[in-house]
Amino acid sequence: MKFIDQLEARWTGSDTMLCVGLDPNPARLPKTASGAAVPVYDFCRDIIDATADTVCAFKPQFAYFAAMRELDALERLTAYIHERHPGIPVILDAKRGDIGSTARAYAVEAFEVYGADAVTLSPYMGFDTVEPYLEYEDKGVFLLCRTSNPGGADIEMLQAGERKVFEHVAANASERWNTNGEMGLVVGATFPGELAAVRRLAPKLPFLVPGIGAQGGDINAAVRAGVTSSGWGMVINSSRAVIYAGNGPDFADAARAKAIETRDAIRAAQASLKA
Ligand SMILES: O=C(O)c1cc(=O)[nH]c(=O)n1[C@@H]1O[C@H](COP(=O)(O)O)[C@@H](O)[C@H]1O
Repeated sequence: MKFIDQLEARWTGSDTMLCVGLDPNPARLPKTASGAAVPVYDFCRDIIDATADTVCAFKPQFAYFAAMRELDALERLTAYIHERHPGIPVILDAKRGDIGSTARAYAVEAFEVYGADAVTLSPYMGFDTVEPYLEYEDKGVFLLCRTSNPGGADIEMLQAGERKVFEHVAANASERWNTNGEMGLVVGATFPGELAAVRRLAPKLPFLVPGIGAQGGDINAAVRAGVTSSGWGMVINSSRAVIYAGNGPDFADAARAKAIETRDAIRAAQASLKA
């Protein structure tokens, strides 16, 4: 099944635009009753099981697993999601970007080794660095467009001809670069004005929207700025606020409660637009 079809089925079928980000950090892993840190695989698996019915996607962040030498856990977790929670797409947040021949190896890594359904990419080396991923017809790519971090403005907001850099990325992704119909954009919830500008340039593309929760982005403003005319179109990510909602043996219950609260806040924002 195509990535975009999976996403749409989750949006409308499960009534959720929440994405839970899996960013396991050794300093923040919860403790078991005996005081030992919960192993990374078990931690993520329990978060996945506790939140699966609340999400439209999971987004593991590659660097956290790599930094802990836990790439085997990443591979097993992606397989686990597909097996136990079929229909929930996995977006591998790897932010790759390299010349075509190397990009081809990164695409194999993301889609064949880790079994991801979509991957985040940097577009700044140009279309030939994105093309190898598009050869995978059923897989999605999210290009960094207007990122959630303060320094995102350093390059993305520069004027380049009649448009800013991030607007060029949005227009290209919406038009000539979207050759397999599976392209999306990363647009932070922290800049709702630019989120709205990107939506005008890319009316139909799915947006991966990080920046709510720990980064303080406003859910109502983001939903208002980012939904498509059909009222969906967003994969709104929260990582730390959900996965570290608790730090004891009940961490999965705490994560579930936070995920439900966040999903419901997103639903309420969508409903207020229809009212
Ligand atoms: O591509 C991303 O996922 C991403 C893009 C961006 O502009 N900002 C951003 O925070 N992210 C990622 O989204 C997650 C945000 O985590 P929290 O701030 O804990 O919700 C992290 O995994 C970031 O690497």
